[in-house]
Amino acid sequence: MAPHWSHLGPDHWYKNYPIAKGRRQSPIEINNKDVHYDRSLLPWFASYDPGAAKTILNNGKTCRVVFDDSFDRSVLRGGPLPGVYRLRQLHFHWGSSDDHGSEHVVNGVRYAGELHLLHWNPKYSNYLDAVRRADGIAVLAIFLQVRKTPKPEMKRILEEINAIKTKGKEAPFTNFDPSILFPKSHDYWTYHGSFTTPPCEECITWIVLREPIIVSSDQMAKLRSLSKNAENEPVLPLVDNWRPTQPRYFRMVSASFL
Ligand SMILES: NS(=O)(=O)N=C1NCCCN1
Ligand SMILES: [Zn+2]
Repeated sequence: MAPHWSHLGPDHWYKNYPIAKGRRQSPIEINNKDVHYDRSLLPWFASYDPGAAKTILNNGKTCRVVFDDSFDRSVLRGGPLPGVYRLRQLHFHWGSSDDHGSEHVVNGVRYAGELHLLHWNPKYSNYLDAVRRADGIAVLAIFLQVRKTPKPEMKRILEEINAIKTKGKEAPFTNFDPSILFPKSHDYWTYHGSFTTPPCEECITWIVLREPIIVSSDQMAKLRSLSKNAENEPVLPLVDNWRPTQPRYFRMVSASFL
């Protein structure tokens, strides 16, 4: 059963989760005038084992692919990170049309969607412990930009959509290396923020890639064909699962590029 408040919009979350009005909330607007080029920032590297992919599911809020994170099997390292972080899951945010849907906004530009690859710091005993720590989580965020050409690497995920149309549906999803989804450039912005869904814990080192991946309008429509309702409930399209941007306050947004 979804929490009673879950039908209330993002502006109400703070009533149950005061941290949602915190000073380190996400997403944010990334504007060139506020960004600081940090030449000490290292490149980031993902070393993912395709065999770690397990299942794909519709949780009523997004389409999520889950990975085996019982050991350092698929990891993200480098960039702003102090060590390796274990890949736990990836998911998407998208709009009700191609002109919006991303969570982060860059110089006023909203993309059609945003892919999040969520990793946790294994210096903590488990994921639930990591979400309580300022350096517990690292999310690699990649914008989805609509052009005429579909992204063939998205095919695997989108082919499974028909098997997970409604909330609670899950299907096996194996032999998949999500780094095939990456754009050419590894240029990124980084800042400290939070989960963009409740409880909105402020535990995330965000690594937002400058280069979007190109998807087709039909591929976005496939994501929009998901439903937020369970199988035997009235149809509610799963769209606009993005949080509006939050105040940056005194946070530095660093860039790995000039
Ligand atoms: N969009 S986000 O910041 O990754 N937020 C998440 N909240 C719940 C767990 C997974 N991720
Ligand atoms: Zn997300």
